[in-house]
Amino acid sequence: MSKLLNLLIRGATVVNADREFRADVLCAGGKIVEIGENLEAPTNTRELDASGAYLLPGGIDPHTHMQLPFMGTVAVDGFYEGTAAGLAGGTTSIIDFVIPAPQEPLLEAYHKWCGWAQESAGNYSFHVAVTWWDETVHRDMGILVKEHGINSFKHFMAYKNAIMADDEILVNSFRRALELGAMPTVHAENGELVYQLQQELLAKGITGPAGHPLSRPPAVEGEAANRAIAIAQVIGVPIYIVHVSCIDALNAIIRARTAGQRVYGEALAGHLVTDDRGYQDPDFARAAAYVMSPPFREKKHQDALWQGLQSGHLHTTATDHCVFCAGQKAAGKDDFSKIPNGCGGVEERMAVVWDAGVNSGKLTRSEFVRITSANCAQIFNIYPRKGAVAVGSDADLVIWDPHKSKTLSAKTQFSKGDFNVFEGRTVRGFPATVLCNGKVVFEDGQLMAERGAGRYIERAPFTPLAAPLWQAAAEAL
Ligand SMILES: NC(=O)NCCC(=O)O
Ligand SMILES: [Zn+2]
Ligand SMILES: [Zn+2]
Repeated sequence: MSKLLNLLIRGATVVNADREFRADVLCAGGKIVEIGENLEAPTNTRELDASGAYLLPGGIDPHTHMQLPFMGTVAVDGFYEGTAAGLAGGTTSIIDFVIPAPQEPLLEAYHKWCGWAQESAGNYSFHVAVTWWDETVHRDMGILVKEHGINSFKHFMAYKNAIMADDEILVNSFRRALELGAMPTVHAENGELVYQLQQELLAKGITGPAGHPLSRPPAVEGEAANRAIAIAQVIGVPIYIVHVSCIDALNAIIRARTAGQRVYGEALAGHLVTDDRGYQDPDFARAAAYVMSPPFREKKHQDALWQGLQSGHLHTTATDHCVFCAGQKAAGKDDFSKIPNGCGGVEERMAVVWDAGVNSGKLTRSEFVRITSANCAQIFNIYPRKGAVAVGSDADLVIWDPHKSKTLSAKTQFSKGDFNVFEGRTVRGFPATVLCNGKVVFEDGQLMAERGAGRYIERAPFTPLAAPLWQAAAEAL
């Protein structure tokens, strides 16, 4: 299909974060150029009939790990496979993570990840992890924000003896983030507790995947969430907690938000609908396939996460897409702490959240748009270029068929993974057509992803969402 072809989407019900309305939408040059009733088609325009369907902003997954080198291996979905799988599910942009090894210069790691990500079929951006600290890290954070469009920094409070950030790193990095107008984000688990619980369980002979959730109980996550939030409060910086999986961490967020603190929370599609029974599977490969951190939890935590999304205390849905196959997971055959942590989901997130959220009556369609794209775009300051169907926005769009059913399975997924944590789940509501940068990339089940067609999304600092904090910091200077 020619890059110059305009697209006119006819008769859709446009769903934005604030409202729904019937309109035609004209896309040209990768942007939305006109929205209105009965639009005239310019020459060289393909018309798409979307009557009976919803037109949504393309999904943004704020948490993926394509091609991640981790725990002695590398995630099998690279940037092409992972973003292509995302396109097939209506996710047109991802925010992945640059994760420097301790002592590795941040800029070197950033450029390495940029090289890998050139393969992307969908749009992409990066959070950069701060895994160690000295003056060069302080300097490089500034260069990343001012010259490379980075406005968020990640801190792993878990993974001791690897990439764990201790309190000294957290405090230094959060201070620097405030100066730069960047968002600190955390993986909230107390890494020391996890480490010691792992050793205790192994010493008792609990070596299989069932040991994984036992080594990472909800209190471990709650402690870290509370600590990170307290550090952010003292420093006066906003904070975003990734993959909130349990009541304990959610309560930390609710407490802080109720007290007026600017705290944002992310829920994973997997944590919302998959419980912890998989760890008891007697087949090692199947049980190990569920090993990710934080682990899947019992149902009461899922109920709480949905309530967090409904009440507005949780803001985004993500996947933590980080795919390891059975051969890789086998590294932990005799020691669950060595099973590479990670599961897929980038392809299923939109449908799973729609089906379990909108079809069940928990969420409105506009709330669905908020938690699958608009809130993420606002928090990470790319709104309304992304996350909205509006004139001037990028033509990343999903024509959503609310009647289309699909049974999710590893056998039919585009991801290279050999397992699917949603296996056998039938969802109603699925993309009919997906546009990325104004081009049709998925239509009637056919994926037309193009290697390298994805664009890097630069993100400016000082998201307006946290304006009072940036202003207070400027006044204190
Ligand atoms: N989540 C997970 O288990 N693997 C990826 C790294 C992380 O996000 O902690
Ligand atoms: Zn994590
Ligand atoms: Zn992650």
